[in-house]
Amino acid sequence: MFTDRLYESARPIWEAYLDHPFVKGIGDGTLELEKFQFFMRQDYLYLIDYCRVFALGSVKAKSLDTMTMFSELLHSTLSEEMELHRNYAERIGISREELEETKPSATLLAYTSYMLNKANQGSEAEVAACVLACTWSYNVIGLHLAEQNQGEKHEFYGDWIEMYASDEFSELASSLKKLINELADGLPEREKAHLEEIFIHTSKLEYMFWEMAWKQKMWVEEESFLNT
Ligand SMILES: Cc1ncc(CN)c(N)n1
Repeated sequence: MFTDRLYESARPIWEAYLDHPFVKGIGDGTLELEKFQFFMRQDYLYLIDYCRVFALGSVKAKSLDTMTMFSELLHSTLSEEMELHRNYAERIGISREELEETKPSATLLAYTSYMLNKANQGSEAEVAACVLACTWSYNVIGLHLAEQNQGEKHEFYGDWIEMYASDEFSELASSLKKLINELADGLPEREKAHLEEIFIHTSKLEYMFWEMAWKQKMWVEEESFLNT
């Protein structure tokens, strides 16, 4: 299957997610709240543009089934995944307005601009390739952390793990994988390689997003006028 090829070509990056201190810190509950807060605020902005990419998928869909799938992903991100962020924000004293007013980091802008550019220029297959690493990798991470915790729910980070390990989220990841396998079937090698390149780029950007959150990096690492 095409998704096996994609996984193999991004395997070292995906293995590094599970080893990343930010991901491990969510898993064992040791992650500093300040880092998580930084992450959630950047991630909320990320999800707004991610929803726009799903909307482009619906526009470009060639069948009603594909249109429905993209619109389901859009709806569940807006109403369930972003609700997780709103709930966490409330628990740590950040209002909904403050969440939306977060200033974007360089990594966030690089990631969302890349996805929106590829999705705007490409076909439904390119749109699916843009969002595949995001949905699939969070599901892999969520399931890995849930398995490590063996059903014991951490009082703060437990909701995050539960969301990405849930049956509903696993189904979204599976339906995207199924779609890309169907769309890649019969494509010439040049076009498959292009989808693979998008998958590798977005996989790398996912890793950079964990790094950005761990270092709370806006533009440069040091205190600087660029970070305001
Ligand atoms: C950066 C990022 N990538 C993926 C996801 C999972 N939708 C997310 N919330 N944030």
